[in-house]
Amino acid sequence: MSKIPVIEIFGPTIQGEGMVIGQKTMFVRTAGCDYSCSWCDSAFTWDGSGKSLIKQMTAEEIWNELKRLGGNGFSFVTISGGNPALIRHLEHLVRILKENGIQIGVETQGSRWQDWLYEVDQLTISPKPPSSGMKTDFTVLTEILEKLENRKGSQQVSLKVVVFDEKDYGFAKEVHLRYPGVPFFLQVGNDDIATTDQKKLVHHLLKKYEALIDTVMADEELKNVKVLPQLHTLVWGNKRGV
Ligand SMILES: C[S@@+](CC[C@H](N)C(=O)[O-])C[C@H]1O[C@@H](n2cnc3c(N)ncnc32)[C@H](O)[C@@H]1O
Ligand SMILES: Nc1nc2[nH]cc(C(=O)O)c2c(=O)[nH]1
Ligand code: SF4
Ligand SMILES: [Mg+2]
Repeated sequence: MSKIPVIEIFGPTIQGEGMVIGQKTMFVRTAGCDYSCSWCDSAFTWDGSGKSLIKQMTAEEIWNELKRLGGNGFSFVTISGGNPALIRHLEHLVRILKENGIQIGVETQGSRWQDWLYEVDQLTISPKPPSSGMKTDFTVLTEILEKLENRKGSQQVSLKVVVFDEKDYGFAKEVHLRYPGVPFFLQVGNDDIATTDQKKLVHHLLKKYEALIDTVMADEELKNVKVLPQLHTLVWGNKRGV
C-alpha cells in the first residue's frame, strides 16, 4: 500500500484559522513543502528539524491513529502540512474518511493540484504575500480555482492571505480583486513564532489584529471580506500539536 509522509496527527482541537474557524477537528500534518516561507510556523515539516518525527504511513494506519486519538468524538479531519497537495497518495486517506462519513478540510498554498482536492469539503487556499519571500504563480493559482469552479455543490473553497506588513496588505487586495467571487479571509501574521511568553505574544497579536481590522474597515475596496486572528495561537501560543 502506498505510504504518506506524516509528521504529526493530533486532536480533537478547534480549527483556529479561516473559513472553518472554531470547528471541532482532528489534524493530519504531512511532511514536505515546495515553499520555504520566511515566517512559516510549521517549518519543522520541511527544514529538516523534524526529520525524526516523519513516519511513512498508509491511509489505514492514519485512520487508525485518528480513531485512537479521537475515539468516536469527531466528524471532521483537517489535512495540513507542509503542502499536502504534493502527495498524490492522500487520495486513499480522502476515500477512507469519506467512507466513514468524515468531513474533510485541507490547507494548501495553491501551488500544486491533485484530483483528490475535488473531494475536499472545506478547501482553504493561502497564496503567500511578499514578506514570505515566495512568489505566487498566478497562472497555476487561476488554473486551480477554475477547476474548482465546476465543483459539486457541497464543496466550499476560500482564499486566505496572511498579512505582516503594508506590502502584504497590497498583495491580499490584489488576490481578492483578481478572484472577487471566492470567499476571502485576511489573517494576522504571527511574527514571533519562537517565543514562549504567551501573555506577551497574545497582547502583541491582538494589537496587530486591531490594526488590521482598522485598515480593512477604512478600505472601500475591501467589502465582502473576513478578518481573523489565528485563534489557536491566542489560546495556546506557539505550542505544537494543538
Ligand atoms: C503551516 S501552513 C500549511 C499549509 C500550506 N502550506 C499553506 O501554507 O497554506 C497553514 C497555514 O498557516 C499559515 N501560517 C504559517 N505561518 C504563519 C504565521 N507565522 N502567522 C500566521 N499564519 C501562518 C499559512 O499561511 C497557512 O495558511
Ligand atoms: N488549531 C489549529 N488550527 C489550525 N489551522 C491551521 C493550522 C495549520 O497549521 O495548518 C492549524 C493548527 O496547527 N492548529
Ligand atoms: S507554504 Fe505553508 S508550510 Fe510551506 S513554508 Fe509556507 S507556510 Fe510553511
Ligand atoms: Mg499552524
